[in-house]
Amino acid sequence: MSSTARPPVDVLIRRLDPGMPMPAYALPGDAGADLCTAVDAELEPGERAVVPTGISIALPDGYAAFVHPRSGLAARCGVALVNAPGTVDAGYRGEIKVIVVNLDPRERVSFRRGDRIAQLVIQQVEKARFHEVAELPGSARAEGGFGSTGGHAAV
Ligand SMILES: O=c1ccn([C@H]2C[C@H](O)[C@@H](COP(=O)(O)OP(=O)(O)OP(=O)(O)O)O2)c(=O)[nH]1
Ligand SMILES: [Mg+2]
Repeated sequence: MSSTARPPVDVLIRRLDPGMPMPAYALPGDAGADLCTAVDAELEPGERAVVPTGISIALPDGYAAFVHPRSGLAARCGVALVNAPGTVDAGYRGEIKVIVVNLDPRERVSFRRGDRIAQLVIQQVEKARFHEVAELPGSARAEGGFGSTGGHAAV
């Protein structure tokens, strides 16, 4: 059977901290490449932190990278990303950082340098041209939002 998969896009990685691993896909079909923390970190319940990964990247034009949470950390420890998904612009050359929060009401969470803390999803993104108009074209949904199709109270 021939593969319909597109060839992978080339992303340049600079290791600001040579001891840190490259971002890596854990399994061949994975969408997210794991990012590791470059520092030990401890979060009390409700505490958040900006965690360095020790890497910076250069994406081709027309791409962005999105910093997504890891589901295992969320399910086991209540670790979320405050800004999920974080957006890494194609032009950003600074260190990728992960804004983690411990949502567990009771347990402290500890990370050791090198632990996988988030995952990076690389995607093509559209660039829009914005056109101001007096009226927008009609649609079935019109201005209905926030539960307007039923199931819970409309706002
Ligand atoms: O989880 C994230 C999100 C963003 N960034 C970096 C890459 C991104 O290109 C830059 C700016 O992010 P964003 O545009 O989301 O933040 P902002 O508050 O709008 O800052 P700016 O005014 O610099 O655009 O910060 C990260 O390292 N991790
Ligand atoms: Mg911005």
